[in-house]
Amino acid sequence: MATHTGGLTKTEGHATVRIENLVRSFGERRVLDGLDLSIAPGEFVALLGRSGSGKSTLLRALARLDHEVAGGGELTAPDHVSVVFQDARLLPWKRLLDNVVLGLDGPSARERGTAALAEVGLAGRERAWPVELSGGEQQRVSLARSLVREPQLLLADEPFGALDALTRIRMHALLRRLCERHRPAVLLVTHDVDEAIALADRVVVLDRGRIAADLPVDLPAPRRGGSAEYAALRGRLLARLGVDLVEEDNAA
Ligand SMILES: Nc1ncnc2c1ncn2[C@@H]1O[C@H](COP(=O)(O)OP(=O)(O)OP(=O)(O)O)[C@@H](O)[C@H]1O
Repeated sequence: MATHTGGLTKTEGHATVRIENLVRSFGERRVLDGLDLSIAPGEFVALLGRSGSGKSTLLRALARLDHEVAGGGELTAPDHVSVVFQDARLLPWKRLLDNVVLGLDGPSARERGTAALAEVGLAGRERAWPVELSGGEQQRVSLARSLVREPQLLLADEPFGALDALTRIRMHALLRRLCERHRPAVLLVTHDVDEAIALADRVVVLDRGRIAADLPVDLPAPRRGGSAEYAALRGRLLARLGVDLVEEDNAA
């Protein structure tokens, strides 16, 4: 496990992610301003925040994709990190299995890739081309490509944001199943409060560069919108995001 301290690296850690006093700035603007966050092994955390609040900036810091960004603080993240983006980012000139195992070594790589494609519901499609797939299927391949690497940390930046509502519900169920089986720690960036509640063990809200709310999701599965507890949690999260449900109802 690598710890980055103001650009230095040292080894240590119990939590999968430990962030202390993280600062990231673009010019004069401090997007992350002394942010603290820990994620335990196997824990699923959803990250909400208004547009421009710095969610992707935090994710990029965790993925070590922000070397050119000014900042400081302590950030501990595991060596094995996978990232899933809103677009699947498959290589169009490679077949599905080749996309999944890209960069993997070892004699069992293709076998594991084939098993990963089966896990996401694409058994038998190893030789298909990305262009032959729907958007939802492409995201399934992207999940297979991430999980075949058995990451300790899965970072997901609005992975279902471009999908239709029905496909998104199926992808939620798939992601939950995959996470129960592989048990990575997860940080899921989303704009969707219901998606956060449906999937996460904990929901955190980013505001003015820091974690402004950190709420456990103690609701039984399947988490449906009907219960009073669900509505209360949803209301608290929306309030943290600056949406007052009573005011919105009165305005309608
Ligand atoms: N490379 C960059 N150069 C300059 N400013 C940047 C850069 N990347 C991000 N920013 C700024 O930092 C702020 C946070 O951006 P970020 O993408 O992290 O927000 P976000 O919460 O993920 O937003 P959204 O929900 O709209 O995707 C924004 O004001 C953005 O314009």
